[in-house]
Amino acid sequence: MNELLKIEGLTKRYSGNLFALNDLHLTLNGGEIVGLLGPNGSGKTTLIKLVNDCLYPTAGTILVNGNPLGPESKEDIAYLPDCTFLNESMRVNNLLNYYQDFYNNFDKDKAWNMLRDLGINQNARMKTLSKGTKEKVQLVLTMSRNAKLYILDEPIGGVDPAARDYILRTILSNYSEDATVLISTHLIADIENVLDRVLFLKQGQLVLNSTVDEIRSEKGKSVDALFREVFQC
Ligand SMILES: Nc1ncnc2c1ncn2[C@@H]1O[C@H](COP(=O)(O)OP(=O)(O)OP(=O)(O)O)[C@@H](O)[C@H]1O
Repeated sequence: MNELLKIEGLTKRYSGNLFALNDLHLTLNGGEIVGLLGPNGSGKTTLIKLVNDCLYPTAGTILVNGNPLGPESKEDIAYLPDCTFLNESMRVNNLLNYYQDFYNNFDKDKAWNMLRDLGINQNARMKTLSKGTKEKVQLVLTMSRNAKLYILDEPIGGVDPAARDYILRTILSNYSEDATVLISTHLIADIENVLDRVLFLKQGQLVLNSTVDEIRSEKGKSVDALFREVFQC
């Protein structure tokens, strides 16, 4: 098994004494869809930003496909942040060209087909699209890269339930077998059928790293039910 992501002793302390992540160890191999789950403030986005080199860790190491963070890891990771990051005045088709110029592994035909299936007008400017449609465009751009590790921070939060199903199918059918998809979401019931593995984060620490099959067979519960039990307020 190839170690796509290897994290050791990862710690992030923001200003003050708050540890958003505390001595986190995690190894992810290729070929899995992994749910990164945890209550508000548990450290999911902090972890994702650290792996994407958007934050500097207080301590610890991160290797992506054997390499420290840098140009190779940026090529290997396709990252969908939890906020709008595209230039609002650009048209969708300009964004496709922009991605093609920027990323060697961007597949423009794949993006075009997904946009067509979702009924998104390629000539539209981003600022004229609804919030959910903007999210779909961002997800299409991200999933159209032939990356090794896809990291999606809340990819379906603003998307209507019918489109969620298409998007989940899109995620499933658009990653190669040896790639891994790490998805952070609160919509566990919507997503758990596509997950192979789940990670539970609690106050910056990994409290569960288990396959969905293990959870169902050993605990006799859905991931959603287990989450509600573990994180009951
Ligand atoms: N820039 C920052 N400065 C100081 N503290 C921060 C900053 N960003 C996040 N935090 C704190 O770090 C902790 C983890 O936050 P993070 O955003 O990683 O959680 P999360 O699991 O993604 O939450 P949510 O599900 O609400 O998006 C929280 O206590 C948060 O208040």
